[in-house]
Amino acid sequence: MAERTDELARDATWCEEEREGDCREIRQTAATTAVTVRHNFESAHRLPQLGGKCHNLHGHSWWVEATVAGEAGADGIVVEFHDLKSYLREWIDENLDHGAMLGSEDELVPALNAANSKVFVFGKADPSFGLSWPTVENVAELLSRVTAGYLQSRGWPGVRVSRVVVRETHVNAAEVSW
Ligand SMILES: Nc1nc2c(c(=O)[nH]1)N=C([C@H](O)[C@H](O)COP(=O)(O)OP(=O)(O)OP(=O)(O)O)CN2
Repeated sequence: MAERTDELARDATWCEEEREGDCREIRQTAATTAVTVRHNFESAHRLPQLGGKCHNLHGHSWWVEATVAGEAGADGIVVEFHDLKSYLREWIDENLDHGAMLGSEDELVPALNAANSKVFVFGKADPSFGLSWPTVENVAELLSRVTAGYLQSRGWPGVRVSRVVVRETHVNAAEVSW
């Protein structure tokens, strides 16, 4: 990625020094295109560290918007929509949908596990390592890591996660962006 940024910076400098006509082609090859997919899932969470009503186990209809950016290839695409969506949907449906998201220190974790009820525990292991509680911010960070893992596994050259937005209600959202 660092190499690519350097390349763009070199192109920009070159552009400033050359005639307008020569620059047009360079600008086109340096263009970045962003591609966005959406998915939703139903999940409970609770944030006992915040106190108040967030202490209660409660559910939301979550919406995720994942944006990846890069240069479109010779086939005219940055990443294939269906491929990206299938990967994200499968991961979300398997790990989060119709389950509960809890922090690793949450005393409800053993109880839900004992009841064989689906629970995704934040903060213990990849891809949520270091994200202690299932806040909207941390769900957005988690899903950006999942999206980054997808790009890595597919080996799309020069494509990166540029933005992930997660909404837990119509009025509450968090965004991570680069
Ligand atoms: N920065 C964050 N603040 C809060 C989060 C969070 O994830 N990040 N989460 C909560 C609670 O979990 C709760 O679900 C939302 O709280 P709140 O907006 O206060 O509750 P309502 O959805 O009922 O909001 P109204 O607009 O008043 O209906 C709290 N804070």
